Amino acid sequence: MTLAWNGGHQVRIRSNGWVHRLLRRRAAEGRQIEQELALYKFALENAYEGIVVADAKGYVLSVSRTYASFLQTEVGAMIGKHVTEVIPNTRLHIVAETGKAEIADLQQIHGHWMIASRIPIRSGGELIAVVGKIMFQDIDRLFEMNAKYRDVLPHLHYGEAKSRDASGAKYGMEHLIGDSEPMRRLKTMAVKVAKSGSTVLISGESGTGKELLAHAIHRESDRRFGPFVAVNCSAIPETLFESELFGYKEGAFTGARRIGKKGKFAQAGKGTIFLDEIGELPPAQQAKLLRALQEKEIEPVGADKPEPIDVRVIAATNRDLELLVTEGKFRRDLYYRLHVIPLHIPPLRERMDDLPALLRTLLPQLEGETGIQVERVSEPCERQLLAYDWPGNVRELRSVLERALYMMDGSVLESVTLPRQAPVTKAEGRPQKNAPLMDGTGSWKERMAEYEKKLLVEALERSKGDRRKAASLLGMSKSSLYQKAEQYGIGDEPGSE
Ligand SMILES: Nc1ncnc2c1ncn2[C@@H]1O[C@H](COP(=O)(O)OP(=O)(O)OP(=O)(O)O)[C@@H](O)[C@H]1O
Repeated sequence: MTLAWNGGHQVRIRSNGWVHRLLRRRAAEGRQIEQELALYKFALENAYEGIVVADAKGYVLSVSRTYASFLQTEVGAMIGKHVTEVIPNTRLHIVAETGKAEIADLQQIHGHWMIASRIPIRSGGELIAVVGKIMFQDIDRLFEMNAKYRDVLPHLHYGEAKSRDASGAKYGMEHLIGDSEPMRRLKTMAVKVAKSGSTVLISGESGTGKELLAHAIHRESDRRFGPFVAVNCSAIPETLFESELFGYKEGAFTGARRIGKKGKFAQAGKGTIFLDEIGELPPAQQAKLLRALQEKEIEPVGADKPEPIDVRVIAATNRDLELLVTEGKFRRDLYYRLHVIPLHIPPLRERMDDLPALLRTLLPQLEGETGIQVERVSEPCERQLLAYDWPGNVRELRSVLERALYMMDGSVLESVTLPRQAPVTKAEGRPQKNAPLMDGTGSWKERMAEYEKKLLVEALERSKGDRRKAASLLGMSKSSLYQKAEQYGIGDEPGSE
C-alpha cells in the first residue's frame, strides 16, 4: 500500500492519527445524531398532540403516545406496521403516493370525527416520509369537540344550508335575503360584529327576520361550533323563569328532577344565547337577567354558589325599548347592557327593492314544500305585491305567496289575496282600516274570517306587534291569538320560539 512506501511507519502513524481523529469525530457526530434522534423520538412520542410518521411506503416509523392511545393501542404495536393496518380510514399511504398535502381533512376513527392533516416530507426532491397530525391543541377536548363536529359535518362538507348543525343555528347570512342598500349595510355590519363577541340587540318589526339574523351572527362568529340556544322571553311563565334560564340543582324544589337541570345559559355555554322578545320581560325577571349579564355568572335554583357563564348574548325585540325605558317599563341598566351593538332590520315596505330577490328565493322554497310549480309572477301581481305595505313583513309575504299558490290556476301567479285594508297604490300609504264591512264579497264564513283577520291585524298594529297586549285588546287568550294569527298567516311561526 502506498502508505508503506516512504517512511511508511511514520505515514501509518500519521495516517492512524488522522483516521482516529476522523473516527472520533464521526463517533462524536454519530452520538450527537443519535442523541438528537432520541430527543426527537422522545419529543414525538410524548407530544401532547396526535402525530404519526410513516415512510414513503406507508409503514409507521414513529407515533406519539397520544395518537396511539386515541387509537386504543400502544406505540410499540404500531411501529413497523403499514398505516392501513393500524389507523382506521387513514389516507397517509395515499398522500405518500400522491405527494399532495391534505390539510384539515375530516377522518373518522372509532366512531369519532377528528380533523387531521397529512403532510409529505421531501429530501432532495424525493418523498421520504409522511407526517399525519391530529389538529387539536387540547387533546382532552378532542372527544367533546368530535361530538360537535359530527353534527356540523354536513355543513362543513356540503354547505347544506337547511340542515340543523349541532349548535342549533339553522341559518347563515346567505339565508337573509335582500340586496337593497339597507340590507347590504346590515349584513356587512352583522358579519363584522359577529366576530367581536359583543352583545347584540336586534330590533325590527315582527317578521323582519330578527331570529334569522341572530342565527346567522352565531354562525359567523368564533362560537359557531358552540350551541345556539333560543329563548322566547314572552313564552316563559314568570314562575319558571329562573329555573328555565339558570337551571336548578338536585332536590331544589318539589318535583325537581333528581339530577337537577341545566338552564338555558348553561346549555348555551361557549355558544350564544338568543333572548327573543326581550321587551316582554317582566321587571322582576329583568333584574335577574341583569345580574347574570353583569356578573357573568348564574345561580341555579337550590345552588349554594354562583356558577360562571361563558355565553354571547343576542337579544331581539319588535318593541321600542328606548320608549319602554322612558315609560319605566324596561330597566335602563339592562337596556344599556344589551344595547352594546344595535342592529335594526328595516321593515319590508322600506326596502321594496328586496321584493324580486325574496320572490326568487321564497317561490322555489314554496314550490318544494307544496309541490305546486310557479313559472313566473305576472306584472299586475308584482305591482300588487309592491303596492302593499306588509305589516307582517317577510313572514307575511311568505304566507301570502303560499296561499296564492293553492289558489293559482295554471303556473303563472296572476294575483294574491291581501288583507282588505291593503292600499291599492303606494301613494295611499298605510292600509285603510275602516273600509265598510258591507263592501266585501264572498260567503258568510269567508267574510267572517276576513273580519277576524282584520281585527287581528288592527290589534297587532295598535299594540305595535305586542301579542300579549293585542290579545288583551281583543279580550282573548294569548294562545288563541297565536292560533288565529297562525291560521291567517299574520302571527308568530310555530317553532320560532
Ligand atoms: N330577509 C329574509 N330573507 C328570507 N327569509 C326571511 C327574511 N326575513 C324573514 N324571513 C322569514 O320570515 C319568517 C320570520 O322570520 P323571523 O322569525 O326571523 O322574524 P322575527 O323578526 O324574529 O319575527 P318575530 O319578531 O315575530 O319573532 C321566517 O320564515 C324567516 O325565514
